Amino acid sequence: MTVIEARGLRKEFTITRSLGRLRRSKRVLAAVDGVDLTVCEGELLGYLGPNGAGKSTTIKMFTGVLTPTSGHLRVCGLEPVPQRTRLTRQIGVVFGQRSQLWWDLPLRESFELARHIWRVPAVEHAARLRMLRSRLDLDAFLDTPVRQLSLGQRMRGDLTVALLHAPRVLFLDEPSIGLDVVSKQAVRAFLTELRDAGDTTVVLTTHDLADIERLCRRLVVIDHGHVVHDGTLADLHARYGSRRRVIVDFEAPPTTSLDLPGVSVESRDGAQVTFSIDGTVTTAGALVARLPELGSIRDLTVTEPAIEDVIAQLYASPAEAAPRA
Ligand SMILES: Nc1ncnc2c1ncn2[C@@H]1O[C@H](COP(=O)(O)OP(=O)(O)OP(=O)(O)O)[C@@H](O)[C@H]1O
Repeated sequence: MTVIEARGLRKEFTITRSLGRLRRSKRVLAAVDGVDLTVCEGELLGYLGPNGAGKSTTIKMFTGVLTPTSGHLRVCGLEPVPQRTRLTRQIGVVFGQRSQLWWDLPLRESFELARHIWRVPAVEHAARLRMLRSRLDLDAFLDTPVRQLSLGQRMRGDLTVALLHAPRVLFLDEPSIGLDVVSKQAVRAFLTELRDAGDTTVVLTTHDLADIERLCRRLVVIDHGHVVHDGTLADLHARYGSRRRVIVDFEAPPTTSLDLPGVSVESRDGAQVTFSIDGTVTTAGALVARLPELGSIRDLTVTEPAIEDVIAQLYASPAEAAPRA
């Protein structure tokens, strides 16, 4: 079932610049420029792009904060701005840089207030809070005022508030920003569980490449307001010809070479040889099976293509609309 449907979605801003005391210039900027996107129930979608690409503007339209200039948009079957009151019951929103918790109240009170705002029946609320308390490990700081919480604790509180009314879609904007390694892992583990449970659709906006790699089966990349990639991370690697590497330490420098289609020698350093593999032609297994022809092996490592490299290539390419992979 489709939960988000955008066709030709566009948002323009008029930028006014002062050219002296009396003169002003006006320029129209299309922050989102014809985005087509369909998100199905239970998907966890990574929505990425370089700074200023149009991510926040899209999310603001999805959540009913900004009115699109043109295009078709439905979230949970609703038109976000005119039907915002109904929409807010169906969505949860977490901004990594802006907490929605009540600053002066103990965390527990924020959850109670959220229950009243969403008019969640007490029994249902208690059951959901119990589940979230245990999955997000909240008990140690439930009675601490929000202003005294660490960033990681506050993020766990924010996730709880956003999910207490059992929204169909959760929008997460940079949830791991500023978190230490342990807190990031805790948030990531929770989101993995949420994804695998399959009953909440998640739209994750992030610059954190580890989050993208571990969580997102589908990536939508936006640049200059256009979708430039819509598919899996593997599709992205294939598009940029990313290669796996096999680094082999032989007992002695090999004196012969291998003739295997899709495999090339990237570098040699004494008895160490680094092979690069074109995954569309062959596999690391096929190479490893032939390696004894070159000599006895002391050690062997297979490295995956780095996500940093492929995302950097994508951001560096001129923006052009890519077909859905
Ligand atoms: N209210 C506004 N008025 C004018 N221009 C705006 C407004 N909001 C955003 N923009 C411009 O629209 C473009 C897209 O901005 P947006 O915040 O959506 O990017 P983003 O992808 O979320 O970036 P970041 O990763 O830095 O958060 C930018 O050029 C930005 O300057």
